[in-house]
Amino acid sequence: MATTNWTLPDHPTLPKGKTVAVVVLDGWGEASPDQYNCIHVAQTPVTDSLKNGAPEKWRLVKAHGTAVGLPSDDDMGNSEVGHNALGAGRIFAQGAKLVDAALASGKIWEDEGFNYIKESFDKGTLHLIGLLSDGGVHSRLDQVQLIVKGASERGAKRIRLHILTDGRDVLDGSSVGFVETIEKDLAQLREQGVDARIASGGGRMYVTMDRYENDWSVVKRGWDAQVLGEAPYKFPNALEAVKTLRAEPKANDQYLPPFVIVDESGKSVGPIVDGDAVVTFNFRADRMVMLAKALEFPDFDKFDRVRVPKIKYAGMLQYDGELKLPSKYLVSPPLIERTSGEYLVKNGVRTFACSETVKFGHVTFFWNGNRSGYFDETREEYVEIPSDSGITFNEQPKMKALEIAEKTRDAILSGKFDQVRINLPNGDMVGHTGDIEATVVACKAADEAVKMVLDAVEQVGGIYLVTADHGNAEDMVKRNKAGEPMLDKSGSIQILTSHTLQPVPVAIGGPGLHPGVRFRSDIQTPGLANVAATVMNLHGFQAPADYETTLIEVVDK
Ligand SMILES: O=C(O)[C@H](O)COP(=O)(O)O
Ligand SMILES: [Mn+2]
Ligand SMILES: [Mn+2]
Repeated sequence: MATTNWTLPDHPTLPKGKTVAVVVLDGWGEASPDQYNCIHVAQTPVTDSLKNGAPEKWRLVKAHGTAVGLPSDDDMGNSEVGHNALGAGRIFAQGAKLVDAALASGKIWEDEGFNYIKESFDKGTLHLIGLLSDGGVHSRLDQVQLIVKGASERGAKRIRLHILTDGRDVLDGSSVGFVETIEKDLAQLREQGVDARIASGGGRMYVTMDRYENDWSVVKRGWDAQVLGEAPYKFPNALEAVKTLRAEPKANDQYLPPFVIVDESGKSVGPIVDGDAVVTFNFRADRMVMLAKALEFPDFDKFDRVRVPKIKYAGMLQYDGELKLPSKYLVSPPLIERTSGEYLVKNGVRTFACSETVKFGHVTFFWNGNRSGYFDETREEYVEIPSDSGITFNEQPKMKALEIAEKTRDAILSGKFDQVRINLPNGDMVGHTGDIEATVVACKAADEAVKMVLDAVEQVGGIYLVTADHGNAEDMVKRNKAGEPMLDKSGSIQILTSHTLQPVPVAIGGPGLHPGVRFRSDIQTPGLANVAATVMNLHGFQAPADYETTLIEVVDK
């Protein structure tokens, strides 16, 4: 492999040494202004005023589908692929696509990961743990179906699924249909003599899928149900479990309590025991890495595991390349190297990155190509503001926006950094709750945070680039093809908790921006990957030749 030349050429016109603030508004797309567009409904004077710069200083870019390495343009964007593209400046085939390809070619069955777990098929049970939906953000139902089928054809005689219900990347209530679909497959397998069942479950936000170590009790609840076979609710089958638990007041798919499926004698049908194989079938890392640690680390002190079964464990992908976690996996993750963060740091750009816990890894780990830690400790500082835990964010829609903004303002004014890079989570995290009123409050809070950052940029004569990773808060209702809100059986609108397919804004400005800089009009459908070269230019550098092209040009003024 050729060694990397890390030296970036100077930009022909743009100077070095300006402080550049890169602000990512999480879940902040552009959509028509109506009552379900929370960004429109909210008072957002600062981000609104950025639009006045269009078309030279404000524009839209694609943040979904093939523009961010997803299988098709029907796939909404998400944080992982969005921040990967923003940071890497190139489009990499992402987890969903890589798993599709490995399944289509059959390579998944040949590779080391599958052959490793297969060793347990003779005597042990194959457990599959993950998010059961067709959201395509963390996992996909059709992939799970193919894994179950493929494993049974290759010798798995006893299969247990540990499902996590979604309602966040898909409509709330859709869990019932997904359980029905997979139950049909499992029933067919049973007819063929394979002992295949769902063994446990729970809502993704309450069971297993925490991220960035915000709340280990979430992972523990899953461990108790999946590994120990213990949960507060016991049912004879998963369909009854999901239907019954959803009938509770205020229940929703995201937060269903943990349950186990029991036999006639009340015994759990599928605890994980010595000699079993386990696959976590999410391809996306952030919400699986904590469980992967619990399953794989011999020394683990985040909660009492009570019993640590000797298993053969593989992830759908490797979730953390630095930690090599898990050590076995079915499909190799995208190899994202030479990210803009690494280039800039190696070219002397002193970098500050900040968000609150729930999005901290987005502007560090995802931004840096799924790599944890610093490139150069002497030039970087990453600050994590602790998020609230144990609440749904519609209860505190302002989240830590103010604290993030204050830390960022201080970092800008300190003069110690050339780049400050932040993520403001409000539009996304509150948008996912489906609470429209709270999401409006959230958008206002994010806008106020942007103001504080832009004011600081103003003070130091710096430059800002404000963008987003994908849509969410700008559309909170499911729509038909004509764009009209859809109603459910009871006549209420169908709330959209998920991300959207909408484009996102990119705005540039600030007193340090060279007066001749403007957005080019010759790039037809730019996407998030075009932002990295743009940011490099704003720091006075040209981007590497294989990066997606910059969004800006400099004209005589
Ligand atoms: O993990 C989540 O919260 C959602 O599935 C996707 O949201 P994100 O991509 O914005 O993190
Ligand atoms: Mn996001
Ligand atoms: Mn989101």
